[in-house]
Amino acid sequence: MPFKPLIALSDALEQLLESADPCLGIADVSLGQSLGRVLAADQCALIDVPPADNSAMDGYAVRSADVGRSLRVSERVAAGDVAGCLAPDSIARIFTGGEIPAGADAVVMQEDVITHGELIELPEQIQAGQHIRSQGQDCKEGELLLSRGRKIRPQDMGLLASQGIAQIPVFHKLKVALLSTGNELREPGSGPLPPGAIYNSNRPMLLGLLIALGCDVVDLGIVRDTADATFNALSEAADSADLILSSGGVSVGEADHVRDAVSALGEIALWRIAIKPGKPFAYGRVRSTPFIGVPGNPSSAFVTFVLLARPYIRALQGQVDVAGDVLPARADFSVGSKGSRQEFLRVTTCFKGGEVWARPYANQSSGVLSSVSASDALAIVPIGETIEQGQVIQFMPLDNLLY
Ligand SMILES: Nc1nc2c(c(=O)[nH]1)N[C@H]1C(S)=C(S)[C@@H](COP(=O)(O)OP(=O)(O)OC[C@H]3O[C@@H](n4cnc5c(N)ncnc54)[C@H](O)[C@@H]3O)O[C@H]1N2
Ligand code: MOO
Repeated sequence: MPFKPLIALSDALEQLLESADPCLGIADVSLGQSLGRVLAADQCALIDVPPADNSAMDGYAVRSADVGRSLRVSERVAAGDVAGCLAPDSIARIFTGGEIPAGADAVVMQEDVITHGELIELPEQIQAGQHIRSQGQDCKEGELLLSRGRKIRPQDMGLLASQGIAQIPVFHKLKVALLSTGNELREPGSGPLPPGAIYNSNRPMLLGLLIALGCDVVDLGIVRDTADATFNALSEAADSADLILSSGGVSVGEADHVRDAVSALGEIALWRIAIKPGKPFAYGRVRSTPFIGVPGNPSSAFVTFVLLARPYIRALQGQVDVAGDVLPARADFSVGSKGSRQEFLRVTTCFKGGEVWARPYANQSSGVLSSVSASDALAIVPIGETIEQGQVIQFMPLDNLLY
């Protein structure tokens, strides 16, 4: 029986994201444990930062009207001191971070004064407000700092700490059950390969991709290519995780049992996407647990993970911004029009003559994992398009697709 037409990547992505139900629980974590977690509630500023006007320089806090005068130092304010009131006809010695004494309206850098014993001669030009960091210039009490759905980065941890916030509400980690299907697979470390076998490279690669996305992984190991083993493994996976991710067994061969087992236990909602590599990508559910099946070919597994599984996982995690960046580059290659699938070439990018250029790895076979390891981006070849050397194309940097 002929298959239905291949599904466009954009349609598949839309369907995936529409069906992503972010149903994770919420827990408070300490700021120190919050890296990579997804914020479950908006965070607003509790206080002004800085809490008072302070000096941006080591020097003197002055009245700007006192330009050119020679004045005595009446006070010394370092960071952490409580500033008083600037006495008339005087200046205050001040250090970076020190609070501006009441009455002073500018700071003069120590390099810009002339010292005559106890008297300090001020320069002829002083701007009111110069070198003063005003109260609330960083954050104003009440303003929105970080929105719900934001993945916490180190700089966000610093920002929240600047507010005195020690605990934040985050979504629980997404628990993903990981399966590798294939009789031929052996684990690295299990000894030399017997005839017909290969090492399981998808398992650590997918494990790494999941960990980088902040998931907890339930690693269910290798599943043999039988209908029973596949059925039982998927059934166990559905009970132990929020999402099932399997590799291999989604194509049309007699040893490809995954789709049948998923259909028997639930449904296949998406299968066969118009992309190269990665056509046999499958999505559905096993009972009520969502299921993603990436193809066994290692490059196909990687590419479908970053293009389809990653945005879906980010949506399940409660993230708002799920898409990867698409940027322009010039093609350091030419390819002819090749049929019915959007291609994702594994490329290396470099900066030449003020522009980014993308050059493909020589062997783009979906079984060649070196093509992914050696590359730093995916260059997009639209369906049916011919690309000429030097033409502007679109590419997706891999670094942005790994977290
Ligand atoms: N008659 C057809 N055959 C194939 C089609 C098709 O449309 N018609 N599609 C091809 C495409 S495209 C792909 S991609 C593959 C995907 O097949 P499966 O997802 O069923 O994957 P397997 O058959 O299990 O394995 C494919 C290939 O990858 C190797 N593999 C599998 N798992 C791992 C692993 N964990 N680590 C390393 N390598 C792995 C496996 O040994 C096979 O060589 O189907 C095409 N066939
Ligand atoms: O889609 Mo397959 O990944 O072309 O080899």
